[in-house]
Amino acid sequence: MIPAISTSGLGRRYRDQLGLEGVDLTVAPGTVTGLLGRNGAGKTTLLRIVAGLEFPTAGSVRVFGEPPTENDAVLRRIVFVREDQTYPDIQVRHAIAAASWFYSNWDGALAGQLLSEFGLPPRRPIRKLSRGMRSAVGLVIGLASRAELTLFDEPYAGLDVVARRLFYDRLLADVAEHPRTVVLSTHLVDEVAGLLEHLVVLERGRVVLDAPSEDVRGTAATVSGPAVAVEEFVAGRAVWRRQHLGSRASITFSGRLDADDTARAHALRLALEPLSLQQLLVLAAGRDGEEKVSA
Ligand SMILES: Nc1ncnc2c1ncn2[C@@H]1O[C@H](COP(=O)(O)OP(=O)(O)OP(=O)(O)O)[C@@H](O)[C@H]1O
Repeated sequence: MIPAISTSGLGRRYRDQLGLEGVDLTVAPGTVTGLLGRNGAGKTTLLRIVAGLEFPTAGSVRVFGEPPTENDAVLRRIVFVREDQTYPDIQVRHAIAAASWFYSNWDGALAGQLLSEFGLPPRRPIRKLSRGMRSAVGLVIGLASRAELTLFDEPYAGLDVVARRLFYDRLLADVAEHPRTVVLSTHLVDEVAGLLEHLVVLERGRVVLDAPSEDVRGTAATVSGPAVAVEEFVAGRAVWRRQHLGSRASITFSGRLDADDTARAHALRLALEPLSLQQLLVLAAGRDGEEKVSA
C-alpha cells in the first residue's frame, strides 16, 4: 500500500535556524495522526513541506508516492488548514464556493450544515468575522473538502471549547464514514486524544516518538497516599517524579499497570491514576535527554 506520507532523512535548515532534521516518517493511509511538540519543534515546517509549500533542504518527501511540490495532481488531494489562514477580501460563501471548485470530493451539504453549526453567516465578509469564526471557516473547508490527505495545523485559534468539541465530533463522524488520512498538529493533546490513532512527537526538529496512541496510553501512572506505602508500592519501578508533602507522597513512575497492581494499591489504600497523554508528553519533554516516553 502506498503511504499517504513518507519522508526520508527530511531536513529543513533556515539561515541560522534548524527547522527539521533527519525526519523519517511513514503515515499510513486512512489513519488519524496527532503531530505534537513544543513551540518551534518543527510541526508547521513539516506540514508545509508535505503540503508542497516549502522545499526541504535535505532528504525527500512523498505524498501518495509523489513529490508534492508544484505537483497539481497531488496538491488537489491535499487540504491544508492553518492557524494563520488568510483570505482575500471576500464573503464566507465565496471562500466556500472557491474551495468547492478545487476539491473533487467536496460535499456541499456538509459545508452548509457546518456553516450553520459554527454560526457562520454566509454573506458576511471574512474580514468582519471574529478570530474564532475565521478559524471555523478553515475547519468547514477542511472537513467538507474530504481531501484524501487532510492537514490541520493548530486550526482553532480563538475557537471556544464548544466549537472545538463540535469540530472534533464532526471530524470523528465524517472520517468514520469517509475514511481519509488526517494529520492534526495541536497543543491540546488531551482534548483530541480520543481521535488520534497514531502519535508523532517532534522535539527540536527531530522525531522523538512515532507510535500508535494505544501503545503510549497508560505507560505511566501516579500513585499517592501515605509516603511509606507509596514508596513500598514503587519499589523496583522506574520513578519519574517524586513529590513529598509532610507524611504523604505522590510518585509518578513508568510502566503499565495490571490487575495485581490495582489490587495492591487498593489494599494499601493508595490512589493510582494513569497519566493522561498530555501529562506523559509534558513529563517526557521535561526530562531532557533522560529516558523518553517509549512505546
Ligand atoms: N521562515 C523561517 N525562517 C527562519 N526560521 C524559521 C522559519 N520558519 C520556521 N523557522 C524555525 O524553525 C523552527 C520550527 O518552526 P515551526 O514553525 O515548524 O515550529 P512549530 O512546531 O510549528 O511551532 P508552534 O507550535 O509554535 O507553531 C523554529 O525554530 C522556527 O524559528
